[in-house]
Amino acid sequence: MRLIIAGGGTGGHLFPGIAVAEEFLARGPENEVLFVGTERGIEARLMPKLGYKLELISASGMKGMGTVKKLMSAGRLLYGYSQSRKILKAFRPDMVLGVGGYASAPILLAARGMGIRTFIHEQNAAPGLTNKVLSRVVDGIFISMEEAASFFPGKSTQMTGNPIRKEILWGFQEQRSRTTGDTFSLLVFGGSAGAQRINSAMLEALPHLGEVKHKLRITHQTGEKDVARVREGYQAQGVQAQVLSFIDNMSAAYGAADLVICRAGATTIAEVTACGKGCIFIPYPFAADDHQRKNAESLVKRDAGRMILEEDLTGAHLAAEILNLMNHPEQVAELEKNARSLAQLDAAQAIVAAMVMKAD
Ligand SMILES: CC(=O)N[C@H]1[C@@H](OP(=O)(O)OP(=O)(O)OC[C@H]2O[C@@H](n3ccc(=O)[nH]c3=O)[C@H](O)[C@@H]2O)O[C@H](CO)[C@@H](O)[C@@H]1O
Repeated sequence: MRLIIAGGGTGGHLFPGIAVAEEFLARGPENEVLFVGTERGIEARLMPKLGYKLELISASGMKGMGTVKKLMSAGRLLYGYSQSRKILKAFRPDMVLGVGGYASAPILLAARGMGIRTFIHEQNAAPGLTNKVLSRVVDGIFISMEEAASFFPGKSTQMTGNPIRKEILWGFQEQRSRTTGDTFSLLVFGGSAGAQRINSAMLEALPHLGEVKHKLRITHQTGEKDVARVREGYQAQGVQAQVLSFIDNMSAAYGAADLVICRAGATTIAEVTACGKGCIFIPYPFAADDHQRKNAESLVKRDAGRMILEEDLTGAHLAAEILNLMNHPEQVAELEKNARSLAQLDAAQAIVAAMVMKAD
């Protein structure tokens, strides 16, 4: 069978798509997958490295734009639609799965017009605009959180969870290399693009950590724009840290971490629960419907994570949370246990099984 996975833009959309591709390909040597995205998305940078076939189409968002920009965007979507028809005719997929992000719109609509089975997967508790629109025409909707069902009235949804890449599901156990003795490992990352606010807060936290800061083994992902500033910030304060713009091997990074400081994107949440990590979540406050805060709260209320809202984020506050958890390993162990209990590990299998059944 042949499957197109469309969408991306950010890692939070793309990586669940990769997890579905892994599962689909594992089911039969004759199975083929093609990804469809845009040149501005993370997919254009990552897919060639990962060895997946990728076609690029023209597409862009419309939310919050003025009339002229909206018209230009509509033009790009129309052009993307005609590119999509060509891709569909050449690849002849049995089904198309949209994983969110505007690149999924033209190709799902074109597939629908050609009588090909179409599906969407929504990672968040509150769906983005593309999935809201596409939900009206697709053959199946997969959701990661129960709350999302209410956004798709009149449609039946299947609760599958958010697919996690095999590398992270299985690799992290093998790459588990937690620190022993006197050191404590911190993994700091701000979703797939990095987070300047978290970067600054971490640097501001260091003076409040006193001598303890020299016991930390820090891996800090900053995003492309902030890497030099953050690297210099650690150096200026004499603190050892591995500062990277992007972490290619998240499995090893999770495996080594005693504590994670991160945003609360849906795919981050799926991964930290699968790996059973203690986390301090700092939700991105401008995500649609404040969904990152809702994601984090669902863990916090089960004692499966701690949260600092950006409005309360200061170096002193972050340092106090870090120190508290360093000094109370039993609290970290409790967070880890509770996070692990919330993990949904078979999302990719459930999605592939449902799509294959409907496409047969
Ligand atoms: C600002 C914003 O609107 N972000 C949205 C975006 O987040 P974003 O793209 O940041 O996605 P998530 O936080 O959900 O997931 C990040 C993904 O990137 C990977 N990773 C991250 C850093 C790194 O250095 N290397 C790496 O591989 C992680 O392992 C994970 O697979 O999509 C998510 C899923 O739809 C949403 O919930 C988020 O709200």
